[in-house]
Amino acid sequence: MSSHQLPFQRSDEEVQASSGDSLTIARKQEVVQLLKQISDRTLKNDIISLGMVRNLRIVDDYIYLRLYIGSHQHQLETEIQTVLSSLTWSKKTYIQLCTIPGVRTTLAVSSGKGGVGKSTTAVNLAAALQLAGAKVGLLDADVYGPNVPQMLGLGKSEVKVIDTPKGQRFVPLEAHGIKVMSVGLLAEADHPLAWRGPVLHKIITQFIHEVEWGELDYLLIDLPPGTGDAQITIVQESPICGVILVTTPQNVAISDVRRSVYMFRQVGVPVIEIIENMSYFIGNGGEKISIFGSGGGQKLVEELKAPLLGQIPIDPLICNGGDVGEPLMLVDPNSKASQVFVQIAGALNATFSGSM
Ligand SMILES: Nc1ncnc2c1ncn2[C@@H]1O[C@H](COP(=O)(O)OP(=O)(O)OP(=O)(O)O)[C@@H](O)[C@H]1O
Repeated sequence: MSSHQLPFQRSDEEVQASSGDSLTIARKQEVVQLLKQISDRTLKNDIISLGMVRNLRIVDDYIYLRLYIGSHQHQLETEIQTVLSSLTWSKKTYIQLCTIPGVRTTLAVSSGKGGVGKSTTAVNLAAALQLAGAKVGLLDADVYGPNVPQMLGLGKSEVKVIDTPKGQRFVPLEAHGIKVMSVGLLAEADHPLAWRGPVLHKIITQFIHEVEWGELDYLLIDLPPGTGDAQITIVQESPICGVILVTTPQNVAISDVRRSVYMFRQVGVPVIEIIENMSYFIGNGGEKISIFGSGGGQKLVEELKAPLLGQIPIDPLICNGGDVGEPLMLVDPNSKASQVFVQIAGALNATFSGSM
């Protein structure tokens, strides 16, 4: 199966609109134009279109911005300072670096609603990337239903905390060669995670910044379903460079996904691909049977201009693998569903390979 590079580009809507008085707006546009001259070598696009610059503000004669980058992209900070030093009105540029130490590429796996197979996709995609030779971490940030530990056979494991020069850090667990951290590992088994407001925000922020991942090529973040506070906090707090959105073929799923895509665009993070799960069932004669209807994923692609990268069939072994902690990708790498995960991993590697 051939791997193709993902069309990694933010639409105009995704580039944040300007606000403020006319001088500030003009200056902001001037800054944006200069920043557009800076390209990321791997993704072959400018740092504005890639959503790496967020919270750009001009206050008096000072420029403030947040730079969301991978651990291998620190030179971008110097490039920004150099390019903005040509502005005669600017006294100084303050850049807040937003990285996860050791992590090169951070991707979010999201869904418009629950139960569509988001965690299943995150787990199997992590396994496919790992089998392709990447160092992979999986952060289960699904505060409402953290299933990743069970899906990887880590249900009753305890998380260790270590002291580091930068303070205390969680040590990720390891399963099948994948480093794993989950909110579920911090909660009592079978108890609902009823975190709200500031507590939720604090826990999520801790999760993103206080895990000792070591060196990773990819960190996949399994987001909670939907578009609430928790999702927005995670996306805003982390250097997510793209979102993988999981959906199902039913037409009713479309409005949920639409909401998600607009939420990500509002916070300035591109949706790089849509995966349709439970697309069809393979009959005894090898024929494809559409159980939940068809065409939902394709409609979204046309409407939202995001590529549909994979269609994962319904496979009872996926379900079983999730229950016993053995992802299908590892149990039966030749199954049709596993091949789709391999194909998606290939496309991600083709896109981010320069960063590996
Ligand atoms: N392609 C598939 N074939 C068969 N079963 C599947 C498939 N994808 C997911 N499942 C099963 O569907 C159930 C829901 O999947 P999963 O937990 O991954 O969904 P989710 O979107 O992460 O849910 P939530 O985040 O709301 O808890 C699981 O039992 C899983 O094993």
